[in-house]
Amino acid sequence: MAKKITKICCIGAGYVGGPTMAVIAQKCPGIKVTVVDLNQARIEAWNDPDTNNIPVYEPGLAEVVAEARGRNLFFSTAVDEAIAEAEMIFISVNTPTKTYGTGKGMAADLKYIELCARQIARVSKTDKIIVEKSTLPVRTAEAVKSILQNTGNDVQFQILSNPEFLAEGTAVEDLHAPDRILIGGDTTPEGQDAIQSLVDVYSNWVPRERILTTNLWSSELSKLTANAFLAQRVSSINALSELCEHTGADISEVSRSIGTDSRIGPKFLNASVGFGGSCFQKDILNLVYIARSYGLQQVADYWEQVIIMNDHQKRRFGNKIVKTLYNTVSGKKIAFLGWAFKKDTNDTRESPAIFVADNLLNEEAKVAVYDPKVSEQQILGDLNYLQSRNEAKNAELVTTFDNAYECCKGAHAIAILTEWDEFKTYDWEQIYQNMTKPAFLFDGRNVVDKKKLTEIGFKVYTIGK
Ligand SMILES: NC(=O)c1ccc[n+]([C@@H]2O[C@H](COP(=O)([O-])OP(=O)(O)OC[C@H]3O[C@@H](n4cnc5c(N)ncnc54)[C@H](O)[C@@H]3O)[C@@H](O)[C@H]2O)c1
Ligand SMILES: O=c1ccn([C@@H]2O[C@H](COP(=O)(O)OP(=O)(O)O[C@H]3O[C@H](CO)[C@@H](O)[C@H](O)[C@H]3O)[C@@H](O)[C@H]2O)c(=O)[nH]1
Repeated sequence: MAKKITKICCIGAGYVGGPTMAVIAQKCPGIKVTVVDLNQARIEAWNDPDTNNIPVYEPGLAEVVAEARGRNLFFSTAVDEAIAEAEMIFISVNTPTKTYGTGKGMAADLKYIELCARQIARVSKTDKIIVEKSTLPVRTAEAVKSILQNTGNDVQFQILSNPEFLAEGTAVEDLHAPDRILIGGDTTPEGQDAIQSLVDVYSNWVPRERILTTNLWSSELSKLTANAFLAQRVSSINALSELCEHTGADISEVSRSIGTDSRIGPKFLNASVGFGGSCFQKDILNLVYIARSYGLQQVADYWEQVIIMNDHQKRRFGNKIVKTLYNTVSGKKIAFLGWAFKKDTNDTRESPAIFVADNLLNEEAKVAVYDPKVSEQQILGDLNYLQSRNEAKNAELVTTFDNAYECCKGAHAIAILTEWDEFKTYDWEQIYQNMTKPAFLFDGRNVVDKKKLTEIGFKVYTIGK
């Protein structure tokens, strides 16, 4: 018999744990959902009386949190208590690329997952369903199971894999109406019961035919595969954008032409300065590492090319700026519009803006940044993390603005790094008047009207055109 879930705990109150649990709580008022994290500042921000100050910016999220928080949604640092009382525990901690030891720069670092499993094993006194929400290498559930089943007490654990497919910037929309929910579990009767318990949670708002169930390993691998396919599309279109620039073809026209083939489809064909975000690169590197560890060199090399192409795209955008500005940007103000890795998020992880800025700072440019949702502290932190130069130098060369018009004043060039909608509505005439001439604009996201801006006087470079 599938157990009816009334208490859920989620370990990890980040970009996935926060929004997913907020929506579960919103849609399942009969379930008490407690989201826990070791990071006290983050929990305090989730509990801020003004839901506009919650730590994750996502359209519509503040409203969902306002509806459920304090009713059946709670944020807390009391990890042990929340684990002890829950019937179902989601593990939603970060699984970054390893920065040390074997697999450095490639494999997923599973230390936080293991810590969670050990903590659950230590604290649990009643049977529990453990749900892997984090993105994990295929066969991780085996390790989690091994830790949990060797606890020395007779608590029964079932492990499920339930990867998250939300994209940042549309998280609430994606969670409200997902293309599919994927649940992997053991093929034993107990495993099937656990799957059913989680199906019952999602069935509160997701049509049953959209809930797919598989074995554990298919579910774990499907998450890496989905991201690899999506990133591959971006690298494919970006590869062709460079060919367009040499042949007179226009990448937007090429995208539209191929996207109308129903087998290809129109989505995810926007040429850009490169993909960013915390997932694509990390998950593909992990996939490449797993393939290599099974001796599958051709498989590994195939997928690695997606990353190689992306690095090339980011590098060539920065190089284009330097080359166009008469081969030197030393001492020149370059205004960055956008720092987040995509619009409608305050997340900057692996944002192409960081790498383009780093490239230009190596050339001694003065980088001015405006992003509607990213703070100065975050921008400098992202650059300092690269350790390309000392922190004082970054602080000297980088200035941030809370107004795009001020940011662009006196600049030799503007670089658009994020496709924020507001950039389309600017008074470009006014911006042009206040820039150093010739005024260059490098559109890394195909957001501005090239023809109109060229008429104003800008020298415009757009990717793939
Ligand atoms: N960001 C996305 O859009 C997205 C989408 C789908 C899947 N994922 C996957 O979900 C997972 C989480 O990603 P994220 O972006 O939410 O990460 P995140 O860094 O925003 O959040 C993770 C949180 O876990 C906390 N944490 C780590 N170890 C802990 C422990 N032992 N106990 C309590 N808290 C702990 C951290 O303090 C942090 O707040 C990753 O595996 C990621 O690949 C992310
Ligand atoms: O046509 C496109 C589409 C996307 N991008 C870029 O690709 C990156 C990733 O975008 P997106 O996939 O929309 O955002 P993420 O939040 O990274 O979401 C991806 O990664 C998540 C974490 O695993 C998954 O859950 C999602 O399904 C998957 O889309 C961003 O820099 C985008 O600007 C392009 O350059 N061109």
